[in-house]
Amino acid sequence: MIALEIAGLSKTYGSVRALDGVDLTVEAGTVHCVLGENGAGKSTLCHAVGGSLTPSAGSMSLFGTRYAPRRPKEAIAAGVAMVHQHFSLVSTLTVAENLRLLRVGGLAARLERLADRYGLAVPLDETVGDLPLGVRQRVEIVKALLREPRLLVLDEPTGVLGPAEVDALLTTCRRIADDGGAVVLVTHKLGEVARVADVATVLRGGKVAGSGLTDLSADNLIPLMIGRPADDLAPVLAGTLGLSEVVVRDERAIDQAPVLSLRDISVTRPGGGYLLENVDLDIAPGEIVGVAGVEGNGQTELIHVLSGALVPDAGTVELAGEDLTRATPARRTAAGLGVVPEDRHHEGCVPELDVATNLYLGRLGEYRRFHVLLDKKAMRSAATAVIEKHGISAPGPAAPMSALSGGNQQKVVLARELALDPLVCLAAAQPTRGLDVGAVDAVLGRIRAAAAAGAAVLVVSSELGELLALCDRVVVAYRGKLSEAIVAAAPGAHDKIAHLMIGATA
Ligand SMILES: Nc1ncnc2c1ncn2[C@@H]1O[C@H](COP(=O)(O)OP(=O)(O)OP(=O)(O)O)[C@@H](O)[C@H]1O
Repeated sequence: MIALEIAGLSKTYGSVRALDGVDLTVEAGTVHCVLGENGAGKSTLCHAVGGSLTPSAGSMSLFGTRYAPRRPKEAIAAGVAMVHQHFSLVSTLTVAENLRLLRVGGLAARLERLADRYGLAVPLDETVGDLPLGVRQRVEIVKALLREPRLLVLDEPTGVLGPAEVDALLTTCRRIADDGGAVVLVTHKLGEVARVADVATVLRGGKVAGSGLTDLSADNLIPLMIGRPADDLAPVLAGTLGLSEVVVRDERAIDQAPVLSLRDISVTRPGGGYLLENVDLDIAPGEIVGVAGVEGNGQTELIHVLSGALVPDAGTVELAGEDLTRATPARRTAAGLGVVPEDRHHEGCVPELDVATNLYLGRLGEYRRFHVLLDKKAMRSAATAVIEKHGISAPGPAAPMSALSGGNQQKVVLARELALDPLVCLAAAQPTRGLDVGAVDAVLGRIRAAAAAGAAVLVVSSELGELLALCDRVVVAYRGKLSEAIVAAAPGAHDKIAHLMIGATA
């Protein structure tokens, strides 16, 4: 039985053809992965199915009935549930309060069923804003499943999940399909595709580049996604994409003195205890240090201490001998400290402002004339060059950030921080989250190049394979403490780190 049939679906924004005559058939009882480069049209497709966007042309049917939702409510009523890239929960309310907003009957019994059948238990009494992103994502998924949808659409749900949570989610997708429903899963992680999908469709530039694909190997899918053979991509990508082979960075001698030093940093938790406890970390010029760990073990706070969003209760942050513990963000930028926050949408950029302004946030002074007027023309022409260099797919430098696809917003934030001159230290949280295969390759290359040019680099990532391929040393965050550094190239490093991540001692 066909769950969802899409025919000739198009969506244009001015001159941008986000979707261009897309046909797609999703069978009931299957998990159907949708793949494609950043800006290929995947989210637009999800929005059309979820009723949050009206297509310019085309038609859909759901389980044999004509389906043209004009708003999300109509999609929900038809049995379609969505999990979008951006969170839809009210962060000041508790999980239970958020779920009660759905007004479904027998909430307690439904929650119990979800916990039993899919292992999806959620902390009902905690305030959403206090939860790590991975747990928030789980609540989003529970919210979507509470109505027992016939079709579940997930737009890149696994980016913020740890390995155990990804496993649980993929199992959930499988079970929904086995129960007769259908799942559309948008992901960049080819490892996940191989594990869970029955069929895949690849979009490229708003068009279908491959449909009904059942050969789900990376070798088959990557060329369709990026429009060129896969063999010129670096093997280091395997870790990020969740493919099985793990490539580890060769050991290098680091002989310079540290340029970034965190000394005895502690951040207390409002209710008692610590978010960060006596953290020491040194990074030398040219060195790449990774922070592994299940999300919510202090990584967010560590990045916030570096960006200045959080002043620690104790300890110091020193960069090239300068005490930056309490410095303003502008001072940090001037000192050469670039920070890519994990929540690019809320902390990394200003969605209402244009791309050029976002690229030069914190350095707008360089484009001020007579201290007041902003020379937008000069800024936009500089921005055009950056957009080209970083392969950012955007209508132009004057387009608002909100018109860019998620992955392209991430590229803007990275490009801005990598462009600091001098770049003494780069601290990047989840730098490849949401990026397509080609962009991951480019970003990992740029991070390595920044280190080769002398920057000290700190990378926080939930992908252990990515950290091992990129980093010289890896520390593990667990309950606010950092472990001893483990040399990525040391024998058994992977298993040792994986153990430390779940709190076992080395
Ligand atoms: N509101 C908008 N105004 C103008 N252009 C838009 C708007 N929303 C999306 N676009 C454009 O539509 C195209 C498709 O975007 P979409 O978000 O669907 O891509 P995607 O495949 O989901 O990418 P990603 O993997 O980065 O999330 C992009 O070129 C994007 O810039």
